[in-house]
Amino acid sequence: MGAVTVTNITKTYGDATTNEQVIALDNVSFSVEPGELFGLIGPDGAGKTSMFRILTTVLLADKGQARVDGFDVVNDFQAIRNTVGYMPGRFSLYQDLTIEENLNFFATLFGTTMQQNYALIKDIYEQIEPFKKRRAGKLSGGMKQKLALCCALIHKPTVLFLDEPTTGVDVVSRREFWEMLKRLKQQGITILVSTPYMDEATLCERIALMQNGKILSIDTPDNIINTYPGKLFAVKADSIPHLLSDMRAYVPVRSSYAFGEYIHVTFKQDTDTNVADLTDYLAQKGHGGIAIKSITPTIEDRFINLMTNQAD
Ligand SMILES: Nc1ncnc2c1ncn2[C@@H]1O[C@H](COP(=O)(O)OP(=O)(O)OP(=O)(O)O)[C@@H](O)[C@H]1O
Repeated sequence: MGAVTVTNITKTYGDATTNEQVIALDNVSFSVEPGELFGLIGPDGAGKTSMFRILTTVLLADKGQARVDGFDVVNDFQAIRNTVGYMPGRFSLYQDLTIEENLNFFATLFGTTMQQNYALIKDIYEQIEPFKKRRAGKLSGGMKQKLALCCALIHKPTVLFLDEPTTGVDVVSRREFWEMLKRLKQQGITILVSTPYMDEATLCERIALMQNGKILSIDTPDNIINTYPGKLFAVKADSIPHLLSDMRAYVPVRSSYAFGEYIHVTFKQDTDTNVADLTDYLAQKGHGGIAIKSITPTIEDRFINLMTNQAD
């Protein structure tokens, strides 16, 4: 049995002023194995928060079933609330309480004490302990994140839901955070984490790429990259803005998008003459400093490819 099983979950929100329905989750199914580090990856509005809120029993789905740790999210909501840890996207901390007070508060809520489960939070708590008398509202983003994680862990959850835990956090804290997750995983906790950052996708064991309430692909990061169809090229020239508009006007090109200092390009058909033909075309358009190379796709390239397929 999976630690989390989601079967045909649909969630819509109604907009009272326009009477329009927003489909936040569209018939979504997936499962997460016990002890897995699983990522929901997608841009703002993909449906990640709605999914986490349903799984942590704070939101009801319109249709479908979901189970967490064997418990049904509707019928057994109390059992789920007792056993899961949830770190919502916006920090759930009490800003006027100190680090220590926040932790004691969350421990009391779950009928436990900080001492009882100290081993689980020790590594993380030690990093913020010197500031334990400081109010949460006065902490840096990285420190708030560590405190929020400690609060979510204080009752020793079997499944941990982390909704965009690294959004708005500096690069060093982000890296430290993922190290902490790896250590938690070693303790057997199932971890579901959502992130809009594609580089973090590769740190998960399996990921679901989400867009507009749908899962576009679900697999290990390596398998998702390896199923990239066709060839991908990185193109550079002296004027990137002009390059982008000229690439979009070039009929053999299927997709082209800015990617760091390059433009990533795929062709409608992979032929031996694509690179030479494109070089000629760009030279005719007056571009200098043209460089075209074949590259290995990243998760982000695969995501863009899947989104393009969906749009087609
Ligand atoms: N309470 C609500 N009322 C109306 N629409 C909502 C509500 N909550 C979410 N939505 C809409 O549902 C869709 C999915 O939102 P959701 O928050 O689940 O996505 P997300 O991937 O977590 O993105 P974000 O990072 O922006 O929260 C979006 O189009 C969003 O605008």
